[in-house]
Amino acid sequence: MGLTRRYRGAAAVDQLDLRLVRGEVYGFLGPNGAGKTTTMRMLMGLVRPTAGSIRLFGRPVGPASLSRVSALIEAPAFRRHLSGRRNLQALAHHARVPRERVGKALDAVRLADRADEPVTAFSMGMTQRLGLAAVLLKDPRLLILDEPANGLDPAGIVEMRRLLRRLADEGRTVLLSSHLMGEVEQICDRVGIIRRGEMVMESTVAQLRSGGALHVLAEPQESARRLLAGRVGSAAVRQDGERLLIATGPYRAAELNELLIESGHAVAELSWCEPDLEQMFLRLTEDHDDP
Ligand SMILES: Nc1ncnc2c1ncn2[C@@H]1O[C@H](COP(=O)(O)OP(=O)(O)OP(=O)(O)O)[C@@H](O)[C@H]1O
Repeated sequence: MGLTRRYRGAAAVDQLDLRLVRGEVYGFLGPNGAGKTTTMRMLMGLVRPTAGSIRLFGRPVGPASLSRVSALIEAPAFRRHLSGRRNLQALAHHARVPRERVGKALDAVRLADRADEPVTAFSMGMTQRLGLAAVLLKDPRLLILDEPANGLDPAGIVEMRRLLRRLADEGRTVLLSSHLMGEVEQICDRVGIIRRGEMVMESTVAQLRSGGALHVLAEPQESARRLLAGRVGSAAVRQDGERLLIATGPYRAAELNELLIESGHAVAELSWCEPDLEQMFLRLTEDHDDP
């Protein structure tokens, strides 16, 4: 709560409030330099907040609460001449985790069949998956992943999405950062958008998606506007140039079309438009101060 971190007087993270719900995948979204990594490092106790407080599972950040948290914040440093499996075994030994977890973690990221090759032979995506396997060794309740989709090809991204969903369905909580709305929208239950260290919007993905509209081009325009406002409520009707944007679900298209035609209007267009979440993200994170 009120989490703040300053570097030489400038706030990298500014009065941030972030609450995670058990079993959710939360997307922490922001452009480069917005403060995502700094926030994650504070959650892991790697960076000390300048102000504000953090509680993990109801406790302050410390060895007890952190024992249930696993993070992938920077590119994982593996010993590249050793195999993927040997690397994980070394990490498991270091973290005092039973050795059997190595096989389970490799299975979870579908790397078991290549795990005995040296990491030098791994593609970037495989190394990323090995990083995720390392995160799973501890059997964490909270996973903190900084840009986990970086370097993955489209198939790898789909696979990671499934894996994260499965982990959340098992009751684990996942906090992941990204600078791509498209990615977050597909993986996450909730999204928080951060700009210059401040949270500018937080919402469920379902709510964001419901922000689409029916686009109507009908003549005569003013009469069509009044008629539609009478049916769906004037707050749901907005003029956008020649078009009317009706904030309602696509399922009402047929009903509104019939209403317009039966009352003698000419309908040139009536179509459902999904909300442009990428545009919304860009608008929210635009740097107004830049020339
Ligand atoms: N150790 C540090 N010393 C000084 N400034 C820092 C330090 N770490 C981060 N910053 C500054 O804090 C701000 C936020 O950086 P941060 O890495 O948290 O952003 P980010 O959202 O993770 O960005 P990216 O998507 O590029 O990783 C940036 O302006 C950065 O220059």
